[in-house]
Amino acid sequence: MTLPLSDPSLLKTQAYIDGHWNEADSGETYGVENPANGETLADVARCGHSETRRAIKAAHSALSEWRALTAKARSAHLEAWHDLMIAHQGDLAKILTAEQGKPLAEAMGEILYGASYVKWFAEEAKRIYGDTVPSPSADKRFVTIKQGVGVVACITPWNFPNAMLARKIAPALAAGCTVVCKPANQTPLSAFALVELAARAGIPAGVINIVSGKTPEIGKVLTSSEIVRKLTFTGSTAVGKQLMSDCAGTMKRLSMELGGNAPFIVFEDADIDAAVEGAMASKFRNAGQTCVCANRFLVQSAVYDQFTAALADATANLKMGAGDEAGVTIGPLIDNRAATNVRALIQDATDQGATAVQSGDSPVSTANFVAPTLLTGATTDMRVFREEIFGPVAPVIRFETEAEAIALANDTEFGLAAYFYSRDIGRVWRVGEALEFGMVAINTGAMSNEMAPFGGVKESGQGREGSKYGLDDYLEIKSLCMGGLDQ
Ligand SMILES: NC(=O)c1ccc[n+]([C@@H]2O[C@H](COP(=O)([O-])OP(=O)(O)OC[C@H]3O[C@@H](n4cnc5c(N)ncnc54)[C@H](O)[C@@H]3O)[C@@H](O)[C@H]2O)c1
Ligand SMILES: O=C[C@H](O)CS(=O)(=O)O
Repeated sequence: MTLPLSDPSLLKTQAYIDGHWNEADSGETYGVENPANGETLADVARCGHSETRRAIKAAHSALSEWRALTAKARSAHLEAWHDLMIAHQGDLAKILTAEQGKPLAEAMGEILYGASYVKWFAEEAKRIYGDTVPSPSADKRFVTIKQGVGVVACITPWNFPNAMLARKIAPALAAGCTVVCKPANQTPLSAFALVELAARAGIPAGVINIVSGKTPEIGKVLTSSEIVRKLTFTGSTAVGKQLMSDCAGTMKRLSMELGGNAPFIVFEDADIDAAVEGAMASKFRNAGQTCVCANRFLVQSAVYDQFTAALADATANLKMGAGDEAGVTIGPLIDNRAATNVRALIQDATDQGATAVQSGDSPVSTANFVAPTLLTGATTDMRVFREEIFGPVAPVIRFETEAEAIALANDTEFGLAAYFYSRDIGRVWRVGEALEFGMVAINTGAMSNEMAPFGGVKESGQGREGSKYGLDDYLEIKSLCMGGLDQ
């Protein structure tokens, strides 16, 4: 299948190792499908052990020269990469929508979001400061310097195939590291195109390497390699735990951006119209397939009916279809397994007494589509209260008191994002401080940006991406002690 690209050479299907695009050593390929219609978009190199080892070797060989560049020189490479991402935004978005399914307007936004991290870390690269330490003795002087950790493995998910990878490569390169990347097999084309633009930006061979295919084999080589000094992972908590364990043998630095179960609390003093607007922004972006999507709506009794009715009306305006169709706001889920799981969550809730209010266009026949669904009368006994839904389904649960809302919100092993609406300043501070989440949005449904720290607590992960903290995960602090000053 050919995509209508202005620059067709952006559609890469091979591994990128040491500055060259390569077929898999075995010649094997796997098909990448359009989730909206099941058509095969491309056949991609199915790599494994040998290609991954070569990629690690290439990253290691390129490390000394890359880290020896001045911060300003590394920054200039990142700026050039950012500019090419912007110049090719349309093609990158078309590739993304084709393989991931999100509406083109959202894909266009994701490209700008990914580019914003590259721009941010082009700037932060020049602000990696050390310290001078007050000396404890007259004959010694102490300073600290910060150096890149070395070769970094980056493993990313399918839901934001451009931005999640840019959010890792950019700080790694800014810190003077080199990378070996493994995108999700559902969405490798966006990652390949991103890396192609990095090459065109003049980032030297071996600094960025990317393989895809035999996931367990690639993972085993990356996690067991002594050359790989850090793993940064974005994906499910279950896989994150496995990878943490696999990395223990070589004591790698770890950054984990994992699953979520976001509460969306509406207090009786909320602006209901604003709360509905925020709910729509948080719940239905990427057809509900984001780690920070509202997963549980907790609504105070006095406004439960008003909020639920308004949310149902707003949801009815969503238009479901293929992401490249004009006006579509809800695309397909990533694959049939995902859609089947979401339908099972709806069934579990209705079996236990919830009412499913489906809206938007009539469900499209293709197996990967799930119509936007409100679940009124939801309870904490239902799977949707405990599990990350990852689909356009909004369970609405009633509560009576502020203390009950906080207890319900925190009743999860996850701790990524939380949302609440209130116009009481005392409540805003009490609830904001009491919620056990890495990111709390107050009176808004959209908080993600490159300048604020992104990350979770509990089983949603560790480390932060973006912000002034985003480089810390890629740096080691070295203490230098100069003695003999009294001679
Ligand atoms: N916290 C965040 O910033 C964030 C962002 C996006 C997605 N997510 C989470 O990611 C999940 C959805 O993404 P997904 O389905 O791609 O997650 P996933 O965990 O199934 O896969 C994520 C990546 O890990 C790879 N992987 C899986 N097993 C591996 C192994 N043994 N060795 C090496 N790599 C392996 C996959 O191929 C993919 O590239 C959701 O839970 C979502 O909440 C979190
Ligand atoms: O799904 C995970 C992404 O990090 C969501 S966001 O686009 O960064 O908000």
